[in-house]
Amino acid sequence: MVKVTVLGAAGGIGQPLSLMLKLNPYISDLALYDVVNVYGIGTDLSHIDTDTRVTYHLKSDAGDTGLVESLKGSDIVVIPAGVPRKPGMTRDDLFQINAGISADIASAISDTCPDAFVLVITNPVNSIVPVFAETFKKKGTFNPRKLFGVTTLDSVRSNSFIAELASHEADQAPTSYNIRVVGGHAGETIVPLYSVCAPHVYLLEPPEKMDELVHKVQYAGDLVVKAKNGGGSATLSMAYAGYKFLHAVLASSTTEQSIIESTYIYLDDSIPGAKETKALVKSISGGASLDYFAMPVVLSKDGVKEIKSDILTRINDKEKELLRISCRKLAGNIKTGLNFGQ
Ligand SMILES: NC(=O)C1=CN([C@@H]2O[C@H](COP(=O)(O)OP(=O)(O)OC[C@H]3O[C@@H](n4cnc5c(N)ncnc54)[C@H](O)[C@@H]3O)[C@@H](O)[C@H]2O)C=CC1
Ligand SMILES: O=C([O-])CC(=O)C(=O)O
Repeated sequence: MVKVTVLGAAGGIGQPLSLMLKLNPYISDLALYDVVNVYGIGTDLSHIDTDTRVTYHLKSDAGDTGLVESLKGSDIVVIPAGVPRKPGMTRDDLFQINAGISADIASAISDTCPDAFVLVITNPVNSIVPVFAETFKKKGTFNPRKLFGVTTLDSVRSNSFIAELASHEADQAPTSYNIRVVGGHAGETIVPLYSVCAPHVYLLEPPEKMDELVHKVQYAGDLVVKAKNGGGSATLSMAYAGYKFLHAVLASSTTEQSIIESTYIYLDDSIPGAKETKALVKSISGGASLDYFAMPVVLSKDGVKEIKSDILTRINDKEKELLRISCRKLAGNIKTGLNFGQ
């Protein structure tokens, strides 16, 4: 029996994500919440003849019983609630409005299902995850092992884009790649680690081709925003990525499997690999002290079991340079979230 709650379920990401969750036989209850249109989406989904029970909840009164009902007994809460970008905007431009929404949501989660896994999709992820953490800390419910910024789309894109460029047929399947991405989820904070992947990736020659590939991964969100021309940002690929990450959390929490996924987390000293990660980030970046960072982590039923810090000992000089740039930007993004949260 697993209950999943989607907050922002009527949106561009929320709808296809909810559809995929309705098809998952391991999810017994799916609760949909939004401030608009959720009755229609919920009614529609509830007609699908899979066993997952669907409930839907609209923002209600001042105490928002709709939100509370959607969260009651939830094991996993996934959050694509908030506003997306339009052309000409950065993710940071979304901060003020999305931080307010996120703080309210975090507070309701603390009060209603404090032990749930919390998967944050809302942008800017680099700053919004600290807003969640600070709200949980104030309420005394912060569990750093169970709060995740969803950065899976960066890995998904890294896999797709390298496959498109492969010259040998055998290397042209995106599913044959598993590229780890570290840092954050915005422009230069996104650092795909092509040099240390298993299975091994043959780096493109000349090196400028590799630079172009990395740039495409870092700015892939902008490509979608531009192509949608005012119609929002990535929704379908994000719904897929959100589902992929949620599935990993679900599988690792309901079985003994240890699954590794990259995700943006608080580097709490109690988590094996956190101190090592902070020390490596500090030495590579030339002194940055970052408490939040996207890293490959081992997932378990209790959340993050270990951070795979060793990956940072194997990266090449180019990736070290990318990491230095990432850390400078990330420090500011984290501060923005902390200032709001505190
Ligand atoms: N982490 C990532 O890799 C990605 C993150 N995103 C972010 O995901 C967020 C959602 O994007 P879309 O689904 O395209 O936007 P959307 O506007 O289509 O949907 C957002 C939904 O959130 C709802 N909402 C607004 N305030 C709410 C509240 N207080 N409580 C519950 N629901 C609320 C809206 O009514 C709407 O249905 C954006 O911030 C976007 O930037 C988008 C793509 C990738
Ligand atoms: O670019 C955006 O605003 C949405 C997003 O995070 C992405 O597509 O990576």
